[in-house]
Amino acid sequence: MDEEFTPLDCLLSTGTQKIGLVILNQPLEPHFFHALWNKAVIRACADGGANHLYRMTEGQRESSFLPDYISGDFDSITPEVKNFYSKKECKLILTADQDLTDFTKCLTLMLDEIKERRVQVDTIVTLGGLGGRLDQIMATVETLFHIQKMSEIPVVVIQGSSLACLLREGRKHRLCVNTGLEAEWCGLIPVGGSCLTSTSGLKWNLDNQVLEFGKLVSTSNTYEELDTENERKPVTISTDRPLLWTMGIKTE
Ligand SMILES: Cc1ncc(C[n+]2csc(CCOP(=O)(O)OP(=O)(O)O)c2C)c(N)n1
Ligand SMILES: O=c1ccn([C@@H]2O[C@H](COP(=O)(O)O)[C@@H](O)[C@H]2O)c(=O)[nH]1
Repeated sequence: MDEEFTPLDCLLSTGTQKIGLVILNQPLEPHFFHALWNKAVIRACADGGANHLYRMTEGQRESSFLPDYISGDFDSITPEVKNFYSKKECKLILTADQDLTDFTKCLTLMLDEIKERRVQVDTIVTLGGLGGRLDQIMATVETLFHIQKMSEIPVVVIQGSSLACLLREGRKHRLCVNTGLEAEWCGLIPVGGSCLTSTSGLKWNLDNQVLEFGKLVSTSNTYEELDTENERKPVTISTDRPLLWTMGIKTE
């Protein structure tokens, strides 16, 4: 099956994807935050993510910056922030389970919410998840495996100048990388085990080759040169196992 996706469509003012937004407990980049908040149809914070939303929206919190829900074990949200959003009647959902991260639980709730409200969401975008504690960064990637089993909706994770998403096995992915927001680098990381992979559109392509830690991992890759019309061709990727796609985002 072929699957076409434009990872950075979500950051374009002209982007067409309908977005579900999850804010994690990491510093928020104002530019990404505003680009996504305004177009999101569902907005959620995982625990301490609410502290960042609160700080970012000082002076205009009341009117247009209330999330649909905040979930988590609530060991990071401050009493002031919790009190503020509960008075504004945002849903505060306690997810106490200590075997899953607040991110995994927050995404699971978002899938429930999407079903319940019957809204169209094309992509779930997460802000945070790629910075701070290394165990949390690894947990972010693991969450993508959980969610992929639960839904067909693609989940992209954005922080700093990086984007990550997990490509499903058994499909030919066609990634459109011509939005103008792409930085030079990209990578394919076989996080869940070896991946038999073929690609096109990259400088270092793979031809039915095995990606595996200790064997070959495609980091510091980049795109094929622009064509005669100065356009960048899509990248195609087939893999027999879930494979992490990561790419740079221009930050200026
Ligand atoms: C084998 C195993 N290792 C570790 C844990 C602990 N654990 C896994 S997920 C989780 C919840 C983490 O919550 P989150 O809010 O995402 O992260 P925090 O900032 O609280 O560390 C915990 C405590 C466990 N339940 N099982
Ligand atoms: O260093 C970090 C810390 C946290 N995260 C993500 O945020 C959520 C919520 O974190 P809390 O600390 O419980 O508020 C967590 O599940 C992680 O996904 C992070 O990415 N980096």
